[in-house]
Amino acid sequence: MRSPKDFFRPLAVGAPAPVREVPFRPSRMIHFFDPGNEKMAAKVPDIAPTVDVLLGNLEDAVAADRKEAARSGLVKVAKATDLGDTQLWTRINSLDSPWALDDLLTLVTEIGDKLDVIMVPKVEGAEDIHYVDRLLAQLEAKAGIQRPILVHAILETATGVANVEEIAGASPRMQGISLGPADLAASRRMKTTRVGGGHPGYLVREDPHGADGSAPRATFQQDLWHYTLARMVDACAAHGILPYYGPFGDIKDTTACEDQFRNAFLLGCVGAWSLHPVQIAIAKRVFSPSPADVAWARKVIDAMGDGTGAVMIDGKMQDDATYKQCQVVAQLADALAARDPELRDAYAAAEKE
Ligand SMILES: CC(=O)SCCNC(=O)CCNC(=O)[C@H](O)C(C)(C)COP(=O)(O)OP(=O)(O)OC[C@H]1O[C@@H](n2cnc3c(N)ncnc32)[C@H](O)[C@@H]1OP(=O)(O)O
Ligand SMILES: CC(=O)C(=O)O
Ligand SMILES: [Mg+2]
Repeated sequence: MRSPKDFFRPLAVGAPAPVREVPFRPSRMIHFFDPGNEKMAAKVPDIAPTVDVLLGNLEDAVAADRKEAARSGLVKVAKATDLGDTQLWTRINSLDSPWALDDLLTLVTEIGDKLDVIMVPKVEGAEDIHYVDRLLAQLEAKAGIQRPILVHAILETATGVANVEEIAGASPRMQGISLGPADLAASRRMKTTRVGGGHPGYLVREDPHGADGSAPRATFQQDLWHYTLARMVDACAAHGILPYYGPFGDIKDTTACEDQFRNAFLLGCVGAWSLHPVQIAIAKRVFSPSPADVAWARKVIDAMGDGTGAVMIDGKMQDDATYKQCQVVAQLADALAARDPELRDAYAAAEKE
């Protein structure tokens, strides 16, 4: 571990100074595309204005013989496209793969000034982040990059979950963590073959009831991911970085996708991945607080003055703690409204009601 005194020193001569606070930029959806797939890459100029984050994926879902095409495709897209204020991220290959080193060498030297965040898969502990941290500093110095590229870890191994707190605090570059339910299921030897979401077999059953105990007993499906997600949210919040739900693989089941995303939103996540264009609008809807909730939050904040004491609003007790909860909602709404004029107008209209 670096001494706290040295934590914010650049790790290479000539590298930019690390950030002291993770900038909160709206990232309701991290939209995945395969930059080596010409059809998908051609859609980038149209998709970019509709998403908060565009991510060129180089890892899983890109076939081994297409890895280099994906890497060079991302360089091409980044150089050719003006993304406006949409962030550009990439997911590199895992650190033990034959491609990760070249991913970092090529991307930072060719398009490091355009990349906001590098997502690192299968992070197992702080040592993985430390490796990427130093290498990025060396490459940033070599390429003359002026602002540090941030790092996002995917939580998708049992060891990673066991070490999630140290991963979250491993470097000032740490921007956030996403849940990786598919690899995590495999790593844990779970028996689901789905990418995220629930499972009909993971349930609790109502107690026996009725005259002889034989009445039909309701079952309630439980959330396989609740423990990991909650642990990840706490680790992120404790270290001032951002938690995300990852992918939902049943593209056609938009209802369950929305439910899963909403659980994550309510639990503290700021966004989720969109794997297909149909999931973009779902993430946007879910990870933007509703106009009614924002209006309520502002009403409480106004009524609470300096935030101390207790007041009643519409029969509900408000105090310092609810004031802080309302500030979370109002601050998120302000950040989203600054990026999204439609949302700004909806929030303003709801406040007038
Ligand atoms: C566990 C994990 O690691 S998750 C992360 C890794 N996985 C990914 O990144 C997957 C990304 N998504 C995809 O590859 C695709 O969406 C698939 C394979 C799931 C489905 O693709 P398709 O079978 O082509 O879906 P579909 O036919 O509904 O696509 C409709 C259109 O949207 C396009 N499209 C699909 N996904 C995307 C995307 N992510 N970005 C941009 N365009 C897309 C298709 O090219 C197609 O275009 P067309 O109408 O011009 O032909
Ligand atoms: C997100 C991811 O990579 C996984 O679920 O495995
Ligand atoms: Mg994975």
